[in-house]
Amino acid sequence: MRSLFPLAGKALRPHWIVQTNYHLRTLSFLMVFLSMALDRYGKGAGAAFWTLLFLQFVVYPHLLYIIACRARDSQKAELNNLLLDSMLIGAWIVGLGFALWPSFVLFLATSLNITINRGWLGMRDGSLALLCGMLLSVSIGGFRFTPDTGWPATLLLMLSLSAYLIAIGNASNARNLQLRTTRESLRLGEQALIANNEMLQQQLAEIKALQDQLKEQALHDPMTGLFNRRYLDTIVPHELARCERDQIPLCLMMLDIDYFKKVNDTYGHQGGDAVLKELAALLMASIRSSDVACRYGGEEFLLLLPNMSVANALLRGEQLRAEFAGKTVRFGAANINATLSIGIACFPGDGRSPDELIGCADLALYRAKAEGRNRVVAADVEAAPELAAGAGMGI
Ligand SMILES: Nc1nc2c(ncn2[C@@H]2O[C@H](COP(=O)(O)OP(=O)(O)OP(=O)(O)O)[C@@H](O)[C@H]2O)c(=O)[nH]1
Repeated sequence: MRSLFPLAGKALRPHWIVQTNYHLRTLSFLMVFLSMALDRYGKGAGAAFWTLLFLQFVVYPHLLYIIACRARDSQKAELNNLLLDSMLIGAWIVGLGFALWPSFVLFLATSLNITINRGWLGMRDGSLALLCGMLLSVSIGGFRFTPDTGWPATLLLMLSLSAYLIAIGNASNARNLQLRTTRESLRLGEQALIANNEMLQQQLAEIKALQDQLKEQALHDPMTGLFNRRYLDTIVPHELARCERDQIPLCLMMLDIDYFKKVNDTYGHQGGDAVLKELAALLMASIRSSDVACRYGGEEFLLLLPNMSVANALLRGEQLRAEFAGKTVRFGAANINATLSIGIACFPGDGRSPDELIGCADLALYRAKAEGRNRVVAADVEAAPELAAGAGMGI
């Protein structure tokens, strides 16, 4: 059997209002068609009447559906269709000679539909359109008043109206259910989104913590906890630039444990590690907040001392040397003693670039080793007598 709604849901996907109205309009107009046909059959209605009746109440709903589907904005097109409904119903009310039951049913159905879809303003516009249709019909066909309709047609019209109202109620209910389902799925979607967002925030926090940890690890020596050479390479140029800008000195102190290979050979690598950790702890305890202590290589350490003169650096180096020499590192049952050699180079006297300064500090350290180890040597040889004399500089 062919469907009453041959075009429903085909090809184009119109707004749901178009789809609902297509069903309602097709059904209700068909019922009106049958009622009017029942009423007018055998009463001498001409071919023009039957053609118009068929076009209006059977073909017209499908035409409107096609128009709405093809429109760029199907919802807007359907709302305009409702006005066309009103105008044509106005024309039919006049054309049917104000037949009471058909007029009542047609007027109520179109007014109800336009109010549901467009509210009070729609009702106002619909009434105006209805009036226009009536005037147009009067101007073309003149005015007649034949209010009576036979009881079978009236009964069918009553049934039609009832069916139409029930269909509208059902459509509203379906819409309500759909809205409730949509709202529920939106609520669930929102909850899932919130949960995902919280998870994402947590993951981001974990990633951030891991990044911080990685950054920390990338810049520190894992065994001693001091900064590593990579950090030194980035901080020395900055500190040099700052000291140059502020016109203050900066000293580099390079420290190397004497005969460390022998320590390793005697107490093992772990014994050597214990000595390295002890020296790192000593350096950490002795530096100011502005100083940077770094493990430069295997058993080589470097202190970056901003705003410190050569003389003060020599005094500080001497203190460190003496303190380390007096320390005994306990490793198991063994007591390990070691000494330090220290080389010092200072900005601006010994160099202005990181490479120059590190090179000079290294050279001074080499001299400290060459001169017998367990001593402090400045790259600027003339600074040493100053130290011997105390030079009146506090640390
Ligand atoms: N225990 C330990 N030893 C290390 C580490 N890194 C380097 N070394 C050792 O440090 C020693 C350095 O030896 P050398 O460069 O010959 O110098 P030295 O024996 O200290 O002699 P001088 O520097 O000339 O006084 C080597 O034996 C390395 O294996 C480390 O992390 N732990």
